[in-house]
Amino acid sequence: MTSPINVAQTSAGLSSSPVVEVRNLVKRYGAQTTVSGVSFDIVRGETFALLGPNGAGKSTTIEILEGYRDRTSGDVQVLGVDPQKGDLAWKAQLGIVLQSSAEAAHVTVREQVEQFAAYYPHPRDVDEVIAAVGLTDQSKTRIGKLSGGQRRRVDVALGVVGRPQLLFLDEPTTGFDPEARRHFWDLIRSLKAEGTTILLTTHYLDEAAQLADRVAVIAAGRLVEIGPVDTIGGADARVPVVRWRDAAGLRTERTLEPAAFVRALSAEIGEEPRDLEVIRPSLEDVYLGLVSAADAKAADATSATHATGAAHV
Ligand SMILES: Nc1ncnc2c1ncn2[C@@H]1O[C@H](COP(=O)(O)OP(=O)(O)OP(=O)(O)O)[C@@H](O)[C@H]1O
Repeated sequence: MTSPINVAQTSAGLSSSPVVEVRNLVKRYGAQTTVSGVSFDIVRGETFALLGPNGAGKSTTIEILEGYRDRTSGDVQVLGVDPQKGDLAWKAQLGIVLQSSAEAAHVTVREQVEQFAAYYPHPRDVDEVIAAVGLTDQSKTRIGKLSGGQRRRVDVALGVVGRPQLLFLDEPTTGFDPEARRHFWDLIRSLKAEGTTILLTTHYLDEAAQLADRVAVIAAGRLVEIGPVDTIGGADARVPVVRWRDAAGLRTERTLEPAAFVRALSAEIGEEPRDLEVIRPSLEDVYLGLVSAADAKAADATSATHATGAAHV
């Protein structure tokens, strides 16, 4: 991937008008509740990451917003329209990169992107899009001959070629090599600078930290936490950790004043602490803490239910 899409450099900025409004969203498959009362808004120009373990309900939520799945209950508005009633003009404002896609294997990259561009009223330049996803050298290659990561880049090209107002990216960089992932981030930043609203799911927490303004964590269909990337999880989850080694082995200390702690430690032992590190919890650390707390809560609720059930026997 080489050149991000060339866009006007004036940042559209974030406004408070919601592009996506979700209230008490519920989705059931038979007896299984996959999405359980989820509510959130996404404002214009925002990049919003939906995070959660496998099976948490992220794709189900996104597919409901895209109009691909009907909800069981709750209110959903996407660009002011209920997705269950969205018409073609509404769909033309969305860009969608699904988790799995089925491009035609026998057409070339350029033919496929060109064909998609023709569906939209104001498409981007096809060659510019192909360059932005780093496939210029493969533009005449049949899609069936591309690697998995290259096919994923075609998916991304198809998602952005229609110049969407709202872009859905469901695990967009799965299969990308590290360099391709960084180029993809540049592409997303340029779309964001243009004012595109983006809803992203990813299992790469560094990707969410790099791209998202806000993240929401869902676990077992419930919204566990929502907020700006640098405050999610609360202050307590972000206390720095000082790590060093002494005769007793690896030592750790959580402290809000790591510099003062290290000064005192060095003075006490009379030398530089061995293998010294000051670690600020990453989004991944915070996320893992939130998900394990949610798991523990769910396990408690299950054992309480069983206990109540047992008491009635
Ligand atoms: N059509 C369906 N019929 C029945 N159950 C389904 C259907 N689609 C999804 N599910 C179930 O709903 C749950 C949530 O799935 P979903 O794909 O939304 O999770 P996810 O958070 O996107 O997971 P992943 O990170 O693995 O993509 C899973 O238990 C899944 O098996």
